[in-house]
Amino acid sequence: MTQSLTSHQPVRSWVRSANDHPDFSLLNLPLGVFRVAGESPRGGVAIGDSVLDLRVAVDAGLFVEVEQGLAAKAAALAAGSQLNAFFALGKHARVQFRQALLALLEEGSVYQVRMEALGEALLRPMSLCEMLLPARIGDYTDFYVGINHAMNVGKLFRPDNPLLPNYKYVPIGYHGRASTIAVSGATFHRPKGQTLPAGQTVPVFGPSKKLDFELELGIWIGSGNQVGQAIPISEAADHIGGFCLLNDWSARDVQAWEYQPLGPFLSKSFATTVSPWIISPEALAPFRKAQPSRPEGDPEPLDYLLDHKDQAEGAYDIELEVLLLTERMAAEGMEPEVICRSNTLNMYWTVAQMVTHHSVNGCQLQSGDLFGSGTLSGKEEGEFGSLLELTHGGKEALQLANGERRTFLEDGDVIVLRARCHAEGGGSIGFGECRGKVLPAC
Ligand SMILES: O=C(O)/C=C/C(=O)CC(=O)CC(=O)O
Ligand SMILES: [Ca+2]
Ligand SMILES: [Mg+2]
Repeated sequence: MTQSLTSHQPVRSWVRSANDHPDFSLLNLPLGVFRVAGESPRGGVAIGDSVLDLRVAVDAGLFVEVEQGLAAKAAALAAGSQLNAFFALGKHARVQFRQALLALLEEGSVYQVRMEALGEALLRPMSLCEMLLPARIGDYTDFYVGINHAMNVGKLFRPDNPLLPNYKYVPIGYHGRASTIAVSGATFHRPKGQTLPAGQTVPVFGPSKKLDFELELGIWIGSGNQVGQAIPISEAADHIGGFCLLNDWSARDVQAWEYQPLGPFLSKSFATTVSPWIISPEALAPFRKAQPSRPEGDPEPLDYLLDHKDQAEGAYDIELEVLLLTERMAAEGMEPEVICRSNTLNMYWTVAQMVTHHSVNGCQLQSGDLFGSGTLSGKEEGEFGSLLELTHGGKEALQLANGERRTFLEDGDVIVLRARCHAEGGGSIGFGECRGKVLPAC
């Protein structure tokens, strides 16, 4: 039986926990890869307190029944243990897959009785699901489009010349390390490296003393491009596969010594943490905004980076938070403490501009590649997306509610990133957590 699919957005689901869920209502439907003990990894969709098991849904023939175009093919690929092939299908198939999910899960769906009969085999309790990295990440590039961060860090590293003259022409980035990207919940050991003690000319080797986090938006590449074929700015948004949160852990003392002239190297390659759910561009569409205008006197982007549609709706209004949980707080049963609130509107370049710039020289982007936005700090105290900024270079310690103080991260510290968008007519969507813990150097 084929149900006619419309582009309307139902709000209520027969999955009760989804209704009014702040993160995973029908408005969201993010895709991830999970494992339940004793079973193979597979794709799933977050819905309320459950994960819709796509392998079970596909095997039950549900997507064939609601079939519209590519939805069943997309569902079969999304059920796999890595989502690269799903990403490669591109935007059109993803939109049809989303429409099919809505038809299956909306209140009054003709599929409700059959789906309910599958019980917890189909709707897995989220608390039993271990989330995994959703794709094989071929390449990871970290941008620097948070202009407030660029300015703040620039002042600390280069007081005379905080924002270099290329910043307002080039979406600056560096090639990160894909091999050490881990999913939320990961731990990592404090990195060791070379640092230059104050007033010295010869470096020492040892554990970093200035370990930091960075609050970033992660961007998954959907369909890629052929080597040599740049992605025009007017098509760039169609190459975005989805979004997550990303923590680009950084050893500031290693960074300060190593970064000239080629940029960050070992100061950032030891660990990067991402949130597990891929938030689709369709779910984020209601939260698109005009790109904030450039301050008076700033140059226009060069033509290849300028598109009127992108300027009109290429920015996103996503509220961001960073929380810290120290070992002592955890032992005392305390909740993590918010140490930063910011927003993705602090990006100087749009995601489409990042995609186009990355490919303009013919560089190939592949499905499942990952971008970091760069650290998304606001302008005010309390809105800074790294400890380097929150503590003014380590000079003014953060005072925590339980009396502890932090300049940089200590062993046992946990950093949690969160993000949420609030819809105008009520309702919200959330990204889920990006959580990581610092272990002692080994
Ligand atoms: O040299 C600088 O000004 C700083 C560079 C970085 O910290 C690189 C980075 O990760 C950029 C970012 O997250 O915004
Ligand atoms: Ca970064
Ligand atoms: Mg990193």
